[in-house]
Amino acid sequence: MSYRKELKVAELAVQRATLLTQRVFHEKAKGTLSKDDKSPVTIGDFGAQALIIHAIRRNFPTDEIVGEEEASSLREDKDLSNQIWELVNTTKLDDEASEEQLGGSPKTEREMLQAIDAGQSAGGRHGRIWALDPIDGTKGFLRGGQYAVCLALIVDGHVKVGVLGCPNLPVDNSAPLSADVGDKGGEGRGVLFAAVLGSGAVSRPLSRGALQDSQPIHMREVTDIAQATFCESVEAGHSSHGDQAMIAKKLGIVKESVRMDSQAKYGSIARGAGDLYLRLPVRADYQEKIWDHAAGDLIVREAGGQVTDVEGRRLDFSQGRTLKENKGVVAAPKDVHEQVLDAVRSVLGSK
Ligand SMILES: Nc1ncnc2c1ncn2[C@@H]1O[C@H](COP(=O)(O)O)[C@@H](O)[C@H]1OP(=O)(O)O
Ligand SMILES: [Mg+2]
Repeated sequence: MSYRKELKVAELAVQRATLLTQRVFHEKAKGTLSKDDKSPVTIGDFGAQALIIHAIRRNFPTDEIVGEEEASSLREDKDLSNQIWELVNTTKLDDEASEEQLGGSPKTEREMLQAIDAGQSAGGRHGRIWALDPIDGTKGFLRGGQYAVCLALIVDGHVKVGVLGCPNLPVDNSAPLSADVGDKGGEGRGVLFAAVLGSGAVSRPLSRGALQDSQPIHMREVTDIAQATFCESVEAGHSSHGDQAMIAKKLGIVKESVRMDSQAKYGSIARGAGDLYLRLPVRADYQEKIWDHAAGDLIVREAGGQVTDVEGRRLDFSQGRTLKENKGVVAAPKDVHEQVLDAVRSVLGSK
């Protein structure tokens, strides 16, 4: 199957939802919103989820959806719900044909709440399941850094389509790796990564809808592992910085890791801006969520990488809403993945 329609709908839906989150992000940057207020991220999260789920339901009415959010808290907070509706109702793509392809957007606040609530699938081994993280990297969003809008289609447990909207990464695939967002919303930022299983991975500017703007992306060839660049979480609670440093040392890597939030890390290594991404469990009981990895996993593999957990198992998206059969993540170019995994095993095994 080519998944052409799924890819097109996913790209446009992510593009439109990212636009909504950017509107909130810029409001926040202008200082219109209070610094400690957590509501910007809540508004962006719910709004993006509503727009994406609406598009999926219009185009693929029998598919299931695993979305991070649900609307019960919104039904109790009329004010918040109104603010989100205002945004959802006014965020459109520039060209009408694309809006039409998405099946328009929710017509009423009630329809918006219904869309938000349609992401409650339990996931699993069978059928077509979309995994959606409307704002991945909420901490990054709040600190004015990197975040991503993430959508993937999983069929019978395997990721077939993956799309990442990264509004604060440079468009240029050869730009040096940095979590810096530059002048917020300035020219040259905002990239969309996409992949279909077996068809390779691409990137294109988020601001333009045309498929002809897509460029194939590839991981960088690493001939000397000591020269590789690591990406890691900003949050030490999400991935152990201490273990990461020991693994780097074991591989002879002296360059400091670049820390950034969200699945922007998967996109960055897929286009060769960095090389390696590790997620090293901090708490033994944490189960990674499928929406935090599905799109990134496919994009990296289609760009010439391998993605496993810290024990070398492929990520298993057939286990429900979480990756309960996996621990952590090791993403690297295919040729050096085993070497990196050996270093990970040796450091984690000796603890
Ligand atoms: N203890 C944890 N270990 C790993 N990931 C976590 C942990 N707690 C939260 N997360 C998730 O990490 C993701 C962000 O990762 P990163 O650090 O790479 O930006 C978020 O989706 C967040 O989920 P949540 O949104 O439910 O808090
Ligand atoms: Mg997330």
